[in-house]
Amino acid sequence: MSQPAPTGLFLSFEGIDGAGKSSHIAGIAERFRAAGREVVTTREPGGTPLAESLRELVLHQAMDPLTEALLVFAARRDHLQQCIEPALARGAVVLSDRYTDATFAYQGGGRGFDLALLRTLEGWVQARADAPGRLRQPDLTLWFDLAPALAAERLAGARAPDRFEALDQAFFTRVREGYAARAAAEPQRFARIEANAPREAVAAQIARVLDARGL
Ligand SMILES: Nc1ncnc2c1ncn2[C@@H]1O[C@H](COP(=O)(O)OP(=O)(O)O)[C@@H](O)[C@H]1O
Ligand SMILES: Cc1cn([C@H]2C[C@H](O)[C@@H](COP(=O)(O)OP(=O)(O)O)O2)c(=O)[nH]c1=O
Repeated sequence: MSQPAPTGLFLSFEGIDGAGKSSHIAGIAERFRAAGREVVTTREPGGTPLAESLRELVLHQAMDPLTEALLVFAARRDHLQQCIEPALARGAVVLSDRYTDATFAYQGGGRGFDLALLRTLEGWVQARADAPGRLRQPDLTLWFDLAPALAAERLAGARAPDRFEALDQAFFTRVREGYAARAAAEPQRFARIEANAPREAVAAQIARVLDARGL
């Protein structure tokens, strides 16, 4: 008898720059490893050699909004094909520091780029070979929500700003609204994490979300 296909799990981590998401990914990876799961931690833009090269361009080169949108989706396509889909097919847990919601929040909300065009690109790039008509979306998205002024305070002096981190609070207010719109459209996929809390309190919220979903 053939074995049933293993069930992978895809989690994404989202929020404005400085919200604190990267600080928690290692701990979540440890939780799944302790439960005996293979864990793949990755990020967007990036996660493969090609996508990491595109990341360098997107974060550091001036370009027009359509070029920016095409490059983040090109990086995502390679990331899906080379990394995410094979990992899920093996039954691994994939933890991705950002995914498509970031495009809708940053390029859509922040830059004001046409959402219909982003949805078209999402449909092309994330079409699933194993499930015709369906898109590859995370099983769960942890949205670290923090007021832009607080995120800016956290980032001040923490690291050299890239093209996005150098933008003003009005930009991040629009990015935050972009995330809020995605969360409202898919409430079952999103879990909002109140990121204006000490690290341990944020970790406890994440643990409650994962416990509640049996993860
Ligand atoms: N709960 C928290 N309270 C205060 N500072 C935090 C908290 N979580 C993270 N930080 C700090 O804020 C900055 C941004 O955190 P990071 O995890 O890199 O955010 P992101 O990945 O969302 O951009 C870092 O300097 C980090 O040490
Ligand atoms: C995935 C993605 C990221 N971004 C932006 C958001 C971030 O400012 C930046 C990189 O994200 P991130 O990895 O969070 O940066 P850092 O390593 O500095 O914490 O790219 C987009 O604009 N669109 C996208 O589709």
